[in-house]
Amino acid sequence: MSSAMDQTAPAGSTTLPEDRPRAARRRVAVVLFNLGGPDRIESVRPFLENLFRDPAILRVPGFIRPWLGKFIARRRTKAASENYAILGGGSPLLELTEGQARALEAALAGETDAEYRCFIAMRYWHPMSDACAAEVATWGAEEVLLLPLYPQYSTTTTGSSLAEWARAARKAGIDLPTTTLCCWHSDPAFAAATAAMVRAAWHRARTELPGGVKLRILFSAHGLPESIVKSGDPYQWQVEQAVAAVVERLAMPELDHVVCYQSRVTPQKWIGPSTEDELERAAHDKTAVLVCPIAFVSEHSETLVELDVEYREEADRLGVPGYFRMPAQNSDPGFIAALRDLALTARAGSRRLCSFAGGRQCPKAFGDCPHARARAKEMA
Ligand SMILES: C=CC1=C(C)c2cc3[nH]c(cc4nc(cc5[nH]c(cc1n2)c(C)c5CCC(=O)O)C(CCC(=O)O)=C4C)c(C)c3C=C
Ligand SMILES: [Fe+2]
Ligand SMILES: [Fe+2]
Repeated sequence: MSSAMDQTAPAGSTTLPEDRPRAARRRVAVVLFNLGGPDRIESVRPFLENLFRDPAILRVPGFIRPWLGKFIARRRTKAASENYAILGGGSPLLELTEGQARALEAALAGETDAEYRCFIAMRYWHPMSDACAAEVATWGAEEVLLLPLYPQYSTTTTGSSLAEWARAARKAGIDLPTTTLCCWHSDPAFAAATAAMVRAAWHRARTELPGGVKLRILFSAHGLPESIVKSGDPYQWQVEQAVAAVVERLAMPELDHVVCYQSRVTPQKWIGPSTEDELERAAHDKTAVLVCPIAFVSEHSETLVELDVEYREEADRLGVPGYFRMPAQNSDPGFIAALRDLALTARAGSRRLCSFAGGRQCPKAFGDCPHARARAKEMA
């Protein structure tokens, strides 16, 4: 069995736009961050140990964390392993992120001023930041663009990943101009691409449903412990903003929709309403549901098992008259085009607003987000 801290080769794409003179173009490493998932059943426990030893996730005094983290990981291993077994023994997240990396590289290949290469840094399973930073250095990057694949900023996801990157980059001796993207939850192109996917899923659902049955959209996001939100984490507010941006673009008058939260994994109070409670309400209202993931841009266990198996079964059991699920973005062309534009505008330092804590707008540039940097420093 591999240990929790094993490092294996990262999976950055190797596509090079050979048709342009390399020397003329600045080498920009685009680092894509995601959470990571176990590659096989034996990796589930060390993956969970990595996750629960993160101070951004387990907010208890440092001296208890290693012990408590191991304890929680051990307790969670069975349930998580059962989920990954349904997926053939591991998470598809890395493969899908590699697909996004290749698609984004292709979308950026036409740029004349820079040569972009995408790298992947997962937070809790390979390839992790240390291996990724080594690859970035070996490639000879002259500039770095950090792009968390989390549309909404949370201290538990983007914040934690950026802090880990800062540590790994220091260790690898990377001291390069760095642009950090965060808080792209309401980016117009991202909202438009997501709205197009919602609309397609809505039409599919409507054609399958009998005429008189009402349909409600459940915008389902990963939950967070309420205490983390109360301590200033902007995630919930940004989820609401993301949904508002998508709904505005849907322009469907009197659309029945709600924001709800899934994937509760600890006994504390988590933000709500929970997706499960919304299934009960839908059953009570004799209304079918279209579940649209709003905080995940790739399929993984929480979409493919929690949404597609567990909640679907629960909906059936409760008598919800129809259950549909919008796919995650993965390498959807509209989504990749939005990421490309985000990367380019961030690099150009365009002054698009970034939104951060509880209802406040970040007065600074959208790209090089001062909040993200401050948080990374705080966590380092
Ligand atoms: C206290 C625990 C957790 C918090 C807070 C949390 C926040 C959070 N997570 C994601 C996205 C993902 N989570 C994934 C897996 C996963 N997350 C937790 C715990 C917390 N997440 C656990 C224990 C696990 C492992 C799976 C399980 O045991 O159920 C994944 C990857 C899963 C995969 O299949 O690869 C993602 C992606 C977000 C967006 C978020 C808060 C904003
Ligand atoms: Fe999670
Ligand atoms: Fe910000």
